[in-house]
Amino acid sequence: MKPDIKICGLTTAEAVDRAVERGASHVGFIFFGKSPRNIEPDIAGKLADRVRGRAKIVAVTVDADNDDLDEIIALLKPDILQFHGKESPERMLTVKAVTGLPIMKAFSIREADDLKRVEPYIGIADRFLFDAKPPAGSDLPGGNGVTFDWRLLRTLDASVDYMLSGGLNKDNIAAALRETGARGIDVSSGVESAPGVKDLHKMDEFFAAVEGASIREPASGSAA
Ligand SMILES: O=C(O)c1ccccc1N[C@@H]1O[C@H](COP(=O)(O)O)[C@@H](O)[C@H]1O
Repeated sequence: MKPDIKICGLTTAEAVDRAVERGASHVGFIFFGKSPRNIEPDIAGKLADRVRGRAKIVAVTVDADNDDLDEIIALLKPDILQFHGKESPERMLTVKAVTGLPIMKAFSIREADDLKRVEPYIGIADRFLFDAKPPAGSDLPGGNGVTFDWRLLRTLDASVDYMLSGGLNKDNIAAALRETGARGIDVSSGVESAPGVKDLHKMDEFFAAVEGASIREPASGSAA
């Protein structure tokens, strides 16, 4: 089955249009000053208007305060809020109650114990996102183009709905899907020519690789 596909860190009309033309179910905008993909909420809102209703609009924040969230929500009008920082379960409950928006909570994974942090968010987060731990010295909690050991996700209860992210690209996405069976995937730097610069050709190649993987899946699982 074709997974949900989120293209994250979009900053141009061309990239937003191409992502959705090629079949992105989600488009993500980064609101984090240190990121090369950081975008002002009013500009992101205009880009989102191009595809609103055809793809889910995702606002990615990192330990954002209420004022910043209010501004992002007012100007972007996201369908989903992605939290990529150290936001507590209590904070997530409050944000959900106040905004009425679905929440995707990101976790950085390196070893089995990292998945234990998910437990308190079950029943609060509408979806999870599993990303790799940032490399030492990185200013970014995500968007580092680093993978983690996908086999760790095998221990998760099947009811835990998540997007897989971290270093995905055209060369590893088929293996990632085979290994995890993820119902959603999220890519940023794997479809860029330089940090923050989306590459339309790489994006095309990524979608083609997902399509190839999705077509092969039933054949390899078939008993015949
Ligand atoms: O991309 C960023 O700059 C970023 C900044 C702050 C928080 C999250 C960020 N990106 C998230 O990182 C993953 C995937 O990154 P990659 O494919 O390994 O480059 C994705 O969830 C983005 O939302």
